[in-house]
Amino acid sequence: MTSIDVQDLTKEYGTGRAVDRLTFQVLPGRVTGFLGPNGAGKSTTMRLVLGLDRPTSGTATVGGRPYAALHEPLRQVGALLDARAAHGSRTARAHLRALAASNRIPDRRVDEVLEETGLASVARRRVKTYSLGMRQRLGIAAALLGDPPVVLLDEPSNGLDPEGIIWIRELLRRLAREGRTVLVSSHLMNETASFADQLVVLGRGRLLADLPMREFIDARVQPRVRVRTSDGAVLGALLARHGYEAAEAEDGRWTVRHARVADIGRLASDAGVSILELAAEEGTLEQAYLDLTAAEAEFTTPTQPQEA
Ligand SMILES: Nc1ncnc2c1ncn2[C@@H]1O[C@H](COP(=O)(O)OP(=O)(O)OP(=O)(O)O)[C@@H](O)[C@H]1O
Repeated sequence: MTSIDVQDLTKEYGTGRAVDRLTFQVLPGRVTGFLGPNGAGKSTTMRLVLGLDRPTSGTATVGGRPYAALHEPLRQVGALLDARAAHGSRTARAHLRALAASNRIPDRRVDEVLEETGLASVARRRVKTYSLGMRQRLGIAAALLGDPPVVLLDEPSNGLDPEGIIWIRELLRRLAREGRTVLVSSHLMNETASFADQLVVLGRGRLLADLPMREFIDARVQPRVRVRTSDGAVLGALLARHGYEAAEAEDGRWTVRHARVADIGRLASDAGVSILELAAEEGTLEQAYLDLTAAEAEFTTPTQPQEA
């Protein structure tokens, strides 16, 4: 099984630190979402894993080896970093065939990945005529060409239409089911929530969180219950009597904080209050992520000196 191991990794550009003593591991059989605000160091970390840049200190390895030491690397690691990287004057097919030849990958894989990424019918068109979404698909085709156990994708949903977004989600889930190691950066929280099992979150080059997604959300967003009844006043009094923090919205629905559906349902039923609607409101990844990054900003932003 091939993991990505980042150990005490630091990258400095001039006087700035893009990546700051970062340590984490990306394991096989799951999709790891790679999150963080603009400039947090995600792309730099991916470039360091792919040997496109040299660390100032620390290591980044794939299956225990630095990328530069991998034999036929496209068979070990597939990556999409910049969809604009392909030669515009080549056809998609010629681009993939050149990549395949340099890594002793059989030509039939080219047709397989063109099919898999939905590009078969446009494979003989020059890449410069491709839309951004088509280029993304071509970048993903290149990443999958060598059937690699490790896949790194930097914002793969960029430019994809709604169908493409569903397709990428299912592709990522399948790659993880096949036992591959999948690291995917994104700024789209709903998207990430739909495919990630694990999250690695960076802020200013440092590791802020490395947790299963559900744990990450549950640790930061308290569960709430939404409830509607024929008699809001009775429900409100009942909830207050039992120490629940509840608020009624204009549409007559109550939101009860720090509560579970089973407890509120039982309470109402025991009191003979008829329930018209009862639902758990699970925290979202977006809420949890914004909570974490806001806390981080508060912690790191220096307070302005008071004017005299
Ligand atoms: N070649 C470079 N020279 C100088 N600074 C760089 C270089 N590459 C990245 N940086 C800086 O390193 C920091 C991290 O950038 P990086 O692109 O890794 O962040 P990111 O998390 O991928 O951001 P985004 O979400 O915007 O893509 C930024 O401050 C960026 O300006």
